[in-house]
Amino acid sequence: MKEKETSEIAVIQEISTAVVHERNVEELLNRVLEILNRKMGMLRGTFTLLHGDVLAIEASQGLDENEKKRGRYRLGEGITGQVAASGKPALIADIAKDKRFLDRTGARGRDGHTAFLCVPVWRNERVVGTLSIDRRNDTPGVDLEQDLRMLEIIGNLTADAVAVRQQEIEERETLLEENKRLRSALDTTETPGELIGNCRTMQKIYELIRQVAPTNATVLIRGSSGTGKELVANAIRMLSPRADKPFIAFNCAALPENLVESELFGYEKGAFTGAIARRIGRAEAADGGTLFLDEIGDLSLPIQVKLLRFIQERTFSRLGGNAELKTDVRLLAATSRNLEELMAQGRFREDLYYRLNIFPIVLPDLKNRRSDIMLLAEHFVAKFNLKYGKSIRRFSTPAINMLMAYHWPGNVRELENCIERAVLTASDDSIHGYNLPMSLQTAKDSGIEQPVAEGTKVPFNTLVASFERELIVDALKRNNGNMSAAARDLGLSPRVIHYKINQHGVTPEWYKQRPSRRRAQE
Ligand SMILES: Nc1ncnc2c1ncn2[C@@H]1O[C@H](COP(=O)(O)OP(=O)(O)OP(=O)(O)O)[C@@H](O)[C@H]1O
Repeated sequence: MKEKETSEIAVIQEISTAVVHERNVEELLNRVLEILNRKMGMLRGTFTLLHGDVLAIEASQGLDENEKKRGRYRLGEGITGQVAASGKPALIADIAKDKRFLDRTGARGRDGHTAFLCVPVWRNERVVGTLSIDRRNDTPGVDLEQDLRMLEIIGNLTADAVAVRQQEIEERETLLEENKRLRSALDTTETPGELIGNCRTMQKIYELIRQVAPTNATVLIRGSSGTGKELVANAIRMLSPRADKPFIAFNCAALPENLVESELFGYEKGAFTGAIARRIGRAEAADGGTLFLDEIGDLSLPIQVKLLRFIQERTFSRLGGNAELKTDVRLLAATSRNLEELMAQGRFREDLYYRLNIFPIVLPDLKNRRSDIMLLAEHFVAKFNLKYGKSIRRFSTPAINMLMAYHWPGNVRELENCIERAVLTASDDSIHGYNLPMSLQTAKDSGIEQPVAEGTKVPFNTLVASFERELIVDALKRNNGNMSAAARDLGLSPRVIHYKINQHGVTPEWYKQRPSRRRAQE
């Protein structure tokens, strides 16, 4: 037997012994590379593992930690990526002469003496990773083809270990992800997503969001314009297992009817004049993630039919195409329209309505959650302070009265715009009545000092909550933001005022006054 063959058998023997006896997979892969280095004189060796469509270095010889971290390839990218994508080994006799060689780790010099050999690691008819080595190409008696065949044998010997390691890593990642999601779903002290509001109705809505988010159920979010429907959709997505996947929003009312279908389901080249290339629609773009259809009540009847098919079978066709396509999306829909009325008028399909209305979430108008007005207003002041570099710290009493008395037809969006304008126009550290829009000032000037606009019915509890909040805010103002003093003033125990302050989302620091500012307060 030739000397080279004898040494190869010795290498295979040593590696197979390691495979049988080494139980720790990470150690095993490092041992194999160490044997290849010692017995075959390779320069650097690497095992990569495939996760999704990315290959990452799992074990290596001759690379430091930074070089290892840099060694990530997408399927098909560079030589390693091509080997994993095609399942075929690659032999580069001189890396200095091959453009495909990316040297992402940055470990190689281009001296003209280095060859690169890379083989796929197969398990159950699937490539699970790669094994590669660098080797000098000018050593006497070197036979790179034979080395490549040898590397393939070693790849096969270690395939089980590579696959186990891959599975271990994937399981750990899934568990960590699940753990993160469950923690945030259980954390009921925080409001979901970016939603602000403490009132009873919003608390119920948070509960619904936490219940439905982890499932795949279709959710129909209802409420007037500006009540936060898109924020709710976002919160559901953030608490769902699809949090890191695409979130594609589509406003069904924003486009002319004939464009809605192509926007939603895409089109094939030549489907209509101007369709010069195939384009995928929102439903396809959201694959694996969440599709949010806003203003669903504005869809035309023909599109409603297509949407129904999509919801029932998750299949669709691109405009101008016959192929039946599939996409995996979680559907969230929203509307400010009265769907029941549209249905009675024959403008909304009953079957679609029942498909969508599986889990409705109905958002209240702002005028029906008055106890949240100041909480939201303070939140927006903080937001716009940051945006415009201001440091507004409080509202004057008349300004608070005006915000509380107004009926907010544009809901939270109108309040947000109104505070943005007030922050911009405020010239000291307070928002005064005159910083608010005329519509709010008129309500006050015309003597409408009742907390609600005429003609609206506000639940008794909301009125009581709003009055309670005002009493607390007034007491805090009188006592320079001091909670204990305000409690004494109102005849409450410190524990009760603390509870009420949290319940109403009051920030006592807002009501601390510096002496020089006192007169500036109205
Ligand atoms: N509960 C809330 N907390 C904080 N911000 C809110 C809340 N509700 C609404 N907003 C803010 O108000 C604005 C309008 O909200 P959003 O777009 O979600 O409303 P919408 O109901 O989807 O409106 P439309 O029906 O007009 O599309 C946004 O800037 C949003 O950040």
